[in-house]
Amino acid sequence: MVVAASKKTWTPFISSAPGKAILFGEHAVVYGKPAVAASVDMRAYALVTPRHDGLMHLVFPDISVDTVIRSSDIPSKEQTEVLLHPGDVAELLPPSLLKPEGAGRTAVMTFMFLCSALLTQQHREQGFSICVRSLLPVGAGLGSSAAFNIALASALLRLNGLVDRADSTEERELVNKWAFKGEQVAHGTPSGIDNSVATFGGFLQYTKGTAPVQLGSAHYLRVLICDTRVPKSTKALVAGVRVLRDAHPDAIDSVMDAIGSISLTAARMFRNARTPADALQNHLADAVRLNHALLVALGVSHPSLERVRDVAAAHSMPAKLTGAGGGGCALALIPPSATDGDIESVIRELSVEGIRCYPTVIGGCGVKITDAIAGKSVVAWLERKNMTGNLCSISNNDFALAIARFASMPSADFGAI
Ligand SMILES: Nc1ncnc2c1ncn2[C@@H]1O[C@H](COP(=O)(O)OP(=O)(O)O)[C@@H](O)[C@H]1O
Ligand SMILES: C[C@@](O)(CCOP(=O)(O)O)CC(=O)O
Repeated sequence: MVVAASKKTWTPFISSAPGKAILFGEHAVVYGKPAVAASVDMRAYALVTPRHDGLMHLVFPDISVDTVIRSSDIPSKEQTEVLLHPGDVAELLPPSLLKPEGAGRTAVMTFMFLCSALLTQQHREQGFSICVRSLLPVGAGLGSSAAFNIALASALLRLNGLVDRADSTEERELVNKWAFKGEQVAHGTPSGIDNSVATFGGFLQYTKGTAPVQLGSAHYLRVLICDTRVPKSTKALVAGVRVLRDAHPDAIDSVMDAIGSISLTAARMFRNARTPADALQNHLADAVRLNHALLVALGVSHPSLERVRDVAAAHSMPAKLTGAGGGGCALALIPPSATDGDIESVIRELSVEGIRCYPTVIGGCGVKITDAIAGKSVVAWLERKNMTGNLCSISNNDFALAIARFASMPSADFGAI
């Protein structure tokens, strides 16, 4: 099963993981109701290439990180094992590596924690370069953090030989466990839902305090993710709903019950691999409209989200806010009858107002490790693209297209990589 660890030499590979979106049940989940989340096939990709100078070269262009780390900077396994919380790794790092508060600091801390726990002596001595590119907007509630952590954790597990292609349940559970620790470094006390959806892919039902339930990945839906780019505070929005509930407990509890039953019915349909695609699509269209209306009743929508809903609805695409609301992202279902022209019209109309739309699919595959693309090794692919060892010189979209073209697949199937 496992190859990399025992080998003295190894060849470049790419690990990748998708983002996530809450499909149904945000806010109600805080009150113990079920929610349904799905993988969003906009992925983070980590390209890992060997070095022979004992240095780890971290290149995260999306967040302007380009740092060289010596193996002596990495805390020992014994040191991080005794930390009360993975986030305390900061105490063990040389001050020169601790960047100012922000995305770069979090990403480097996560890398150091995971290296400390997972990197073998051989790989510390040899060194490697890791370049992460992501098609997910950072900090927009689409799980860019979990996708990054999974790409990182699976890459390091592959290096030390505990994971090969990350395609078995056993391997995925291991990746999920370590990605969750990465999430703890970044977020303190995450629920674990983002990393679970992104590791396993497909659809997942979750209820506070219980283990997430995999709903399988038999269904694959086209959606338009619309990032309003209006900043939001999940904490403030959750607190606002709490105030409303305190004032109107019966009414708000009824809203929460209604949202919970929308999630449950959708979960049942996703779980059944034989649910016909058109029945699923029709049911989800109503469920999306209903769930959004109930979120409006909770006071968590925003004019920008209503604008997405109106423009998408005018092109027969039902839309709802996803996540906490108050800005952030909305998700519009693209029915099979929608033409490319319909999709482009929605994207164009919304882009004029500063809203960025990403056509993608939900329910696609989770973590993946690729060392061959369309039958050719990653090395051959890099050589052909004239970018050996360096994924950083091209834009994210060009990167996506380069892989998709090389693999001769439509970008909608990009998740296959
Ligand atoms: N492309 C990327 N490259 C490096 N780090 C990333 C990337 N995307 C996300 N991250 C990490 O995840 C963090 C974003 O987490 P968060 O604000 O919770 O956003 P999201 O809601 O998208 O998960 C960043 O601060 C960074 O540490
Ligand atoms: C509103 C809520 O249900 C989801 C928040 O989602 P996000 O922070 O927008 O990814 C809060 C929660 O579940 O903790």
